[in-house]
Formats: sequence, structure tokens, C-alpha cells
Amino acid sequence: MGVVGVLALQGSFNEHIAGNNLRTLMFRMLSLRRLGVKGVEIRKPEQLQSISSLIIPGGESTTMAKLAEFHNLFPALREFVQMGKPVWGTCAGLIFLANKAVGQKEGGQELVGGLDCTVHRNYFGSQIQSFEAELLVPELTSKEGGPDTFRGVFIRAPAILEVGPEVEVLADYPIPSNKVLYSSSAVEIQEESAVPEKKVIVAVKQGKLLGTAFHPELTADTRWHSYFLKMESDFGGATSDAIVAVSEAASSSDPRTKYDLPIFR
Ligand SMILES: NC(=O)CC[C@H](N)C(=O)O
Repeated sequence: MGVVGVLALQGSFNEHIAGNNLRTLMFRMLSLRRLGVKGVEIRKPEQLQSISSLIIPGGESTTMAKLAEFHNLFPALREFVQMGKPVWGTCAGLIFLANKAVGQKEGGQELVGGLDCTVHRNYFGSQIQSFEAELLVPELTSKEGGPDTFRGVFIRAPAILEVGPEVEVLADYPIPSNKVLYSSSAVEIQEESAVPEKKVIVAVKQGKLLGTAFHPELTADTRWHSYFLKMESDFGGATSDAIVAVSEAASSSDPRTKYDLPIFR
């Protein structure tokens, strides 16, 4: 398994690297004598060449976009996505990866794109309307095991309004019919009365692109990170034992053993 880069311009990149999840997985693998997951901070285009997958963290997407533009990162980020390498956008990172964003600040913001969906920035309201919710994520539970639900931390989170045909919806979230949603432009107020409950999409996958509207790096549950790490191999459907096997086989001196998977024990 290669090196995981975390775009470190702004936002919760440190939580992805040093926080619970990558580190716990690293320790878990270390404790099983499985080396191989290393998180590195990415700030320059050339650094993308040395990583095999990338996490774009949450934060503030307009600021992050300005910094990415300043560092001339957009062409290299787009190339990384087009090469089919795994990229996971969490919250602001999801906005970055989307082909289209609404509710942007005046003047708009540049997007990396690649993920065929439309996201709405700040869909659930302002900072004080941030919330946590138990989400049903059948794909995560089936691949990673554990509880049926995952605790999603939504911080001034976006929601996905529309997805293209290639996009797999991994989780959605019901909006109560009486909830008033404020768009980030603060002008348009949407009131939902006709439909008793509406669901918005909060986690998607398209090929090797993963997008979550919430922050898995802020919870102790490592399943999203584990799921993402497995996307690097072609054995995306394998269990966590297969991560072990992938890293073990990858470190083997005989390159032919690399694909002798999975090895369950
Ligand atoms: N927690 C987050 O990443 C918030 C995203 C932020 N609302 C944005 O539009 O960029």
C-alpha cells in the first residue's frame, strides 16, 4: 500500500493524518506487523507525484480554493483525479471534487471536479446549525463490518442534490418536512411543506472517487478510512484482512505474489 496524501492548505488535514483514523489504522496494522499506511501533507503540485491516494479535508472551500489557486495546484489535482487514483473529499473536500456547486460565495470558486454531482454549500445552515446524526451506510457495513450506522459529524456541511448515472449513493439523510433551509446566499429561504420527508445525499462513490458531506476524521470509527484505503487496490470489495494481505504482499520481494489475494485467516 502506498502513501496517502492529505491536502494541507487549510482545514482539518491534521485530524486526518494525526487524528484518530489513519493513525489508528496504521497502529492496527503495525500491531499486526503490517506497515504501509503513511499520511503526508500535500501543499505543492509536485508532491502529488509521490502519493498513491489523496484526501481533501473539510474546512472552508472558498479559502481552500484560493490557496490551491495560489499554489497552482488545480491542474495537478485534476490530473491526479483523471489518472484514476483514489481521492476522498470530506465536506469542503467534497465540494472541491464536485463537478458543480451551488450556494457559492459571490464570484464563485474553482473546483477540481471529476465527481459527477451537484453539491449545495452550507445546505443545512450556518455553523450553529451543525449537528451529528447516525447514518445508515449499508455499503460500509457490508465491507467493513461493525455497527449498522455511522455517526456523521456535519459542520456547516454541504449536501448532494443531484448525481450522475455513474455515481453510487452510499448514504442519505432525511430532512424533516417542517425544516426551513437557508441557502448560503441568505436570500433564498426554502420551505418544504408538500413532501413529508425529503432525503438528501451525504455520501457517494464514483469509481475511485469518494465523497462524504460529514467528517469521519472527527470520530473514532475508522471504517471510512479503512474503506478508502482499500480503494487503492483493485480489491475494493475485500475485507480488512485483505488490507493486511495487500500490504503484506506489496512488501514481498516477489512481485508476482502481489495479486495473490485475498488471503483470509
Ligand atoms: N466543514 C466543512 O468543510 C464546511 C464546508 C464549508 N461550509 C464550505 O463551504 O466550504
